[in-house]
Amino acid sequence: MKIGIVGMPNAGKSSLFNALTKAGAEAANYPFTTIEPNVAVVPVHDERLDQLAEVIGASEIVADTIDFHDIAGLVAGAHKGEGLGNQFLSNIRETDAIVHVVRCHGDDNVIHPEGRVDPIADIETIETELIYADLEQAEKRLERVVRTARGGDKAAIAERAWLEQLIAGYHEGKPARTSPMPDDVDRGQTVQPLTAKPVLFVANVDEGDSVVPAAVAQHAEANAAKAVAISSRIEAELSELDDDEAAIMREELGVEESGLVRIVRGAFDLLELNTFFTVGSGVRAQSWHLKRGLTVWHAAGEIHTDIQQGFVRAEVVNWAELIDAGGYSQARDRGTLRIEGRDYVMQDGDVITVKHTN
Ligand SMILES: Nc1ncnc2c1ncn2[C@@H]1O[C@H](COP(=O)(O)OP(=O)(O)OP(=O)(O)O)[C@@H](O)[C@H]1O
Ligand SMILES: [Mg+2]
Repeated sequence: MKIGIVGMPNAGKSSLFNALTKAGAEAANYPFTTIEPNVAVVPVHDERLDQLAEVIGASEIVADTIDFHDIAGLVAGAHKGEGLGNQFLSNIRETDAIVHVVRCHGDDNVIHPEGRVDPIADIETIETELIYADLEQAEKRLERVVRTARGGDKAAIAERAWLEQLIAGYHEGKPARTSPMPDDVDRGQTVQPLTAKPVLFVANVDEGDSVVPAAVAQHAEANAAKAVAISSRIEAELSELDDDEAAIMREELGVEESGLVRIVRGAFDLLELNTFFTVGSGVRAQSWHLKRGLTVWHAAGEIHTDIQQGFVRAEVVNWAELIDAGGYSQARDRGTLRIEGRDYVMQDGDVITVKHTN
């Protein structure tokens, strides 16, 4: 899963990225510090996995990961190739979701590219660039689809209606997220708007704050997005400390939970993902993610395509029930471990063992 961190120059993207990774990407008080997109692979910490590993006696723990991409600051005119425009847009295109960092802090030492702090204006600058890029694409696609639709092709007629709706929305500043693609449109053929990607706004607030400014929260709500508040700089500083020191400093600052935990959780929500586990005695305990509503057959495919191709059946047990029983055979005796076929819809926290022929 890939998440792109976007925002205005100097908004606090690299600081957040550093906090996420301690990767040490350069965070400096100077616009356009980030030229190449940096990628960080961030493990998703999950208590449940640790407990499962211990009870079952796994040899090691392999946590699910999210790839965060630190994308350089987007400026007005990016869609026309201004700043590092086109490069930004193509970097964003490759991601599954967007974390949009918005400067909300009032530290005068940090230069703002427009010389003022206005979170909504900044959000709109970024969104306008993405919408322009989407508009251009949608108009081009519409020209072609209009011709196919004239021939009476059903998918083309549905696509034409959707594209017209998108274009009308773009003119009003509405992201594609607010007009989801109808089922009868051929997903593989049509446009993939940047503004259809799920967005998590990160309000980069002053040290000690933990509330999303009302205007940002309202904007998120009105645009089918979510929002969390963190201080990028504090999170970056905390990530340099060891866990005990960080906990003490958090307490002093009154920031209870790691902002990063909130971001990772926000990302799971955003992408509508469930977690599932595989664990065995003397082998790895591993956590995985899967889109909500998908089946154990899809889950098998996440583990390995060979396992999916040779799928016979799966043993499924809820993580807490497995721990409560104390092991697989006890869970089987209790009847909490079930045999399921390929159409079983995965639930968050399922532990699976796939029986396969390969
Ligand atoms: N919440 C905050 N309060 C005060 N200063 C902050 C906060 N967050 C970040 N900063 C400071 O703002 C400056 C810019 O941060 P950063 O380099 O992370 O921005 P960026 O969005 O990556 O910029 P660029 O677009 O140039 O890559 C840094 O000096 C950083 O320490
Ligand atoms: Mg940067």
